[in-house]
This record gives sequence, structure tokens and C-alpha cells, in this order.
Amino acid sequence: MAHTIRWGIMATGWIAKTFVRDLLQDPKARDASDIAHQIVAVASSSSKDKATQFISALSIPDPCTAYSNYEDLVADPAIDVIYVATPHSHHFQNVMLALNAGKHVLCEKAFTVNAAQTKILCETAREKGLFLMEAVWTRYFPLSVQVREIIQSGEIGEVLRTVADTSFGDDVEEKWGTTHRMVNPDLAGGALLDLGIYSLTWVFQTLYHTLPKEQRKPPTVTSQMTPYHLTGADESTTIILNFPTSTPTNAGHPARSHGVAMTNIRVSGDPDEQGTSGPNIRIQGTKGEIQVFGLPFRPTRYRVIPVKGAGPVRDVECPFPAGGHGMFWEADEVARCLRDGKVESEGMPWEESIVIMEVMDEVRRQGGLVYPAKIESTEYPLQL
Ligand SMILES: NC(=O)C1=CN([C@@H]2O[C@H](COP(=O)(O)OP(=O)(O)OC[C@H]3O[C@@H](n4cnc5c(N)ncnc54)[C@H](OP(=O)(O)O)[C@@H]3O)[C@@H](O)[C@H]2O)C=CC1
Ligand SMILES: O=C1OC[C@@H](O)[C@H](O)[C@H]1O
Repeated sequence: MAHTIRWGIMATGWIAKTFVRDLLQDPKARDASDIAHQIVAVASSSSKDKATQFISALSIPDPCTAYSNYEDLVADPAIDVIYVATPHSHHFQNVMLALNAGKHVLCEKAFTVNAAQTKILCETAREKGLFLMEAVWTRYFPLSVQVREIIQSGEIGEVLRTVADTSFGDDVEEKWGTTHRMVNPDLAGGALLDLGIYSLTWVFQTLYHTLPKEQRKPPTVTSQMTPYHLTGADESTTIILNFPTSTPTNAGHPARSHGVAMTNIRVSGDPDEQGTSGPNIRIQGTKGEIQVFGLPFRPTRYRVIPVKGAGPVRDVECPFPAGGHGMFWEADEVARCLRDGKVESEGMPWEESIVIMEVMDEVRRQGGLVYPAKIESTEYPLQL
């Protein structure tokens, strides 16, 4: 018998639509028969009409209630878990609202504006015994799971460097202007929090998450940032992360692994969108390398290259079942965690979300990117 969870959707923007389309897919298309999803309510902070239109445009089956505000949504007793799909600036206030109403939460990336806010959310969820997860969907792709398993099997030896690039070649002024959440500091916009987090995801899931828990140590950080001239949010950020590891590679010399996390919204990591420029992610070990192709948030294939003489190159395609976007895998994880009474997911633990937020805080400190005090605040409730 499938364990069914009942979702409430907070906001009606682009990603909310994409997530709901995936939730509505038959889990059997991805060989999942132990869990199921129902969408029982949608709220728009703009108007009830917007929520009603969202429900009808996406053909969400009855019963699904439309709300004109987020307060009514979180008070609905029919909901198990709230999916927060608002801009970064609003995550802290919105997640606190849901947790205080006794609801489990899946919150879009970047989790919050800063690490202090993330820590409070995790502490609140812990105190209330509620599930909370940052929606870093890519971590739940079969491709990511396989890459982590290959690393943990030792096939490419000790991984000492990961390079990841999440970059769009946009005409920034033309495409994003000054008010879009991508570049708007009032909404905690900028390449780092929106896209750089995926480069950091690849660095962390290959150099940190794959280690035994007691060996996971926060990295030191060196970075550069280029502000977008019209808003001051970053349009380009490059980070070097230096992870201490406890395994000596040469007698007497402690190994260090390096991550290079890049993001840019003006130059592309894949200009012809054919992969001609090579992989966006390279995971380099002492016995070989894994290359990951496609945009780092939604990669489509990987290649394992053993060192010379150690075996053949292996190419693995990772298709998306039934044309889905790929967000159902993280939703399935939420369902399984709720079924099993867990408050956090092993794939994206609170501790790791906090360390990644701390890295982004430090990068912003080095780059001089400060957001408005209101959205950096840890005060709750606060009208934004
Ligand atoms: N996992 C992924 O692949 C992706 C994740 N994201 C993440 O999802 C979140 C939302 O992004 P996206 O859907 O693209 O953004 P949109 O601008 O398309 O939607 C955001 C929604 O948030 C609500 N909202 C509440 N307050 C505000 C406000 N002050 N200004 C603007 N919107 C507000 C609005 O819904 P309403 O009026 O109905 O309340 C709005 O439609 C971000 O955290 C982003 O990083 C985004 C794209 C892809
Ligand atoms: O999370 C994301 O992934 C897809 C991108 O298009 C989007 O800007 C970003 O928010």
C-alpha cells in the first residue's frame, strides 16, 4: 500500500508550476510504488484568483483548495507538508510561518539569505519535531546517487578535486533587467544564491557528503565576485574551497581536496548547448575521473574515465522518466522521510545546508555583497 502525502503549495510562480507538474506524474513511471502524492491546497499571496487559475491550468484533481494568503494555507488541517516556492528573501519568514503552524516543510534553494536564518529554521524544526529540507532536487537524481556511489566504491580513488560551473550566457540587461528575482537584491538575487549553489552542491556532494560523517569538515574559502552594474547583485562568482581531509596521500603529508565552484549569468558553460565545450563538472580522483554533462542542476549523462590501462571509459545516459523535469525524486524522498518519521533527509542534512550557507555568507563578505537589512534579519515575524 502506497504511503500518500498531502501537499500545500505556497506561491504560484515558475518553479511551483514545474514542481506540481512533476507531483502529478504517476510514480510508477519512475518505478516508485511505495509512495504517492496529493496536492490538496495552493496559495497565492497576490489573489485567490491566481491560486484558482493555477489549480485549473495544471488540472490538479479535486479536492484542492485555493487560498488568497499563506496564513490560511498553513492553517489547513488537510495538509501534511508545505512546499515553499517564493524568492530567497522570503524563505525564512515563510518557513517559520509553516513550522509554527505545525507543518512539515520542503523549501526551495537557496534555503535562506544567510546561515543564521537557516540555523533558526533547523532549530525550530528540531524543537517541534517537524520535517524540514532544502529543496536541492539535483541530489536526489539517480545520476547523483550513482556518482556518489562510484566515489564511495573507491573506483576513481581518492577524490582530490571537483570543478563545477553553473553558468548561463544571458544578455543580462535584456533578459533580467533590474527587478527580476535573478538580479534584484531586495529578493536576495544574484548568481551565487540562485545558480552558484548548484556548483557548490557538486563540490559538496563529491568532496564532503561522500566522506564518513566524522571526517566532514567545513572548507576554507577564497572567492571573487563581479557585481551586476545595474543592481549590485553578483553576476559572476568564482570560489575556491579547501577541504581538510584526514587521509594522508603521501606519508606525513595530510591530503587536501579542492573544489572550484563557478557561476556566471553573462558567459555560458555550454555556449552551443551541445556539450562541445566539455563537461560542466569534473570530479578528479587518484584513479580516474567522473565527468558530468548538462546543466549542473539537471544533468543528463556522466562519463567515468579510469586512469590509463585501468579499464574502458564508461558513458551512462540518465533519462528523465515520462518527460518529467526531475523534481519528483526529491518529493519522493520527502514522502519516505515522513512515512519513516524522520525530521531531516540523509541526502541534504541540516548540518550540510548550514555549512553551505556559511560558505555563501563568507563569499558575500569577501565580495562585498550585502542585502537589505530586512531580508538578512532573523527576527520573526517581520513584514517584508
Ligand atoms: N529547483 C529549481 O530548479 C528551481 C528553483 N527555483 C527557486 O524557487 C524559488 C522561486 O523561484 P521562481 O519560481 O523562479 O520565481 P517566480 O518569480 O516565478 O515566483 C515566485 C513566487 O513567489 C511569490 N512571491 C511572494 N512574495 C513575492 C515577492 N515579494 N516578489 C516576488 N514573488 C513573490 C509569488 O507567488 P504568489 O503571488 O502566488 O504568492 C511568485 O509567483 C527561488 O527560491 C528559486 O531559487 C527557481 C527556479 C528553478
Ligand atoms: O534553481 C534554478 O535552476 C534552474 C534555473 O533556471 C533557475 O534560475 C534556478 O533558480
